[in-house]
Amino acid sequence: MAATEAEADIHLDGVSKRFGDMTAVDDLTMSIPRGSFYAMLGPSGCGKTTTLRMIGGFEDPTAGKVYLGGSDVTQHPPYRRDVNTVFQSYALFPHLSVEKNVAFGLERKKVGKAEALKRAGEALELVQLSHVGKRKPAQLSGGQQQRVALARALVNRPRALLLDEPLGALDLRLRKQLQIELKRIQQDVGITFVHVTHDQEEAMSMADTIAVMNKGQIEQAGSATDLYERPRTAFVANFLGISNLIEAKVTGDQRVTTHDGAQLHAPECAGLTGDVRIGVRPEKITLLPDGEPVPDGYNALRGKVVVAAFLGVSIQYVIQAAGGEELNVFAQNTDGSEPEGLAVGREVQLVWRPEHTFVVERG
Ligand SMILES: Nc1ncnc2c1ncn2[C@@H]1O[C@H](COP(=O)(O)OP(=O)(O)OP(=O)(O)O)[C@@H](O)[C@H]1O
Repeated sequence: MAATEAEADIHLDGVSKRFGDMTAVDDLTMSIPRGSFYAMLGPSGCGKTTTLRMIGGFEDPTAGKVYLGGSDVTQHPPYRRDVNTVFQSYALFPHLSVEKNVAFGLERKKVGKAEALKRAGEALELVQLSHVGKRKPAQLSGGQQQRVALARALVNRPRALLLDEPLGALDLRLRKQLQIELKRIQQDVGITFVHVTHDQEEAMSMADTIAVMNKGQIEQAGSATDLYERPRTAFVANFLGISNLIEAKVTGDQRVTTHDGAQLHAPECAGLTGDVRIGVRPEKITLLPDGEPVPDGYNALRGKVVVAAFLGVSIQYVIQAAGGEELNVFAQNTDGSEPEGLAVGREVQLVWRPEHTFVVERG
């Protein structure tokens, strides 16, 4: 293994999982650094849970190897892997008190009763639930129950915590609250968290690294900013927010020409030739009424306003570009009235800085 792989807390090497004819995970190689908050993000059925289950030992890979802390654990059952999993359903014991639920795993591992309760108390403190240790799970809210499940998973101080949509059963408000909470806990305990979710906002708000999965493979992994500002595939661009994709041809160094003949500066196209698809995020575009001068050095496309939707602080425009694509633009609603030159039906110019142009397909 390369040095970075040896340092990785969790490393998958060419891992595949097939169920009959169905390939759920397809030759996946990934390294998760120690102490990081790593989110696996993707649509339903892309293989996130199966990947997590193979890290936890609940599923055997059809091919490939799983390493924890540099050791090959591919053949190890779950209980011999130094990781714990938190599931969407909390699975707490209803007849045991909260602190006994948390201490349960330790007592089974032959940690003395007093020591187990002390450690359970510390784990409950970490999730800010010290005051409910004597209650039964049914006397807690859903969010509190999930925090107890978290305390239970942290109590034996695993190398890593695997979280499978742990907030999926909670309502939106609680989910937002617990996202911040989870991030804080991860920073406090400093262990690796691997978090499976299909919610891009959830992944972006918590993770140091996000791996976007599609059809059993990782399409792209990086920080939230990386993925948002420089998505490398149309799938990633569309999965993380709204993107505008435009067909173009490379016609010079860092220069592309769109179908309607507009010449754009695209620094990311350096060294590329042929057909490409470039993109720009809606909030990076400014709309100018037809005929207004384009600032020096900006890219510009022509289009016509199809929809102008007032959303309070912002206005969302849909523009039919001269090249045929429908493009979204988010503009600040500064004076509270519809700018006359940008009304529905008007010819407009879409302008943006060249460095906000990304490329999703290379010719
Ligand atoms: N035990 C199994 N037997 C057969 N097929 C399975 C099994 N487990 C998963 N699959 C299939 O493998 C694919 C990947 O499933 P997986 O649960 O890993 O996806 P996911 O990205 O976690 O989706 P979700 O967000 O819906 O849980 C799916 O098509 C699923 O139907």
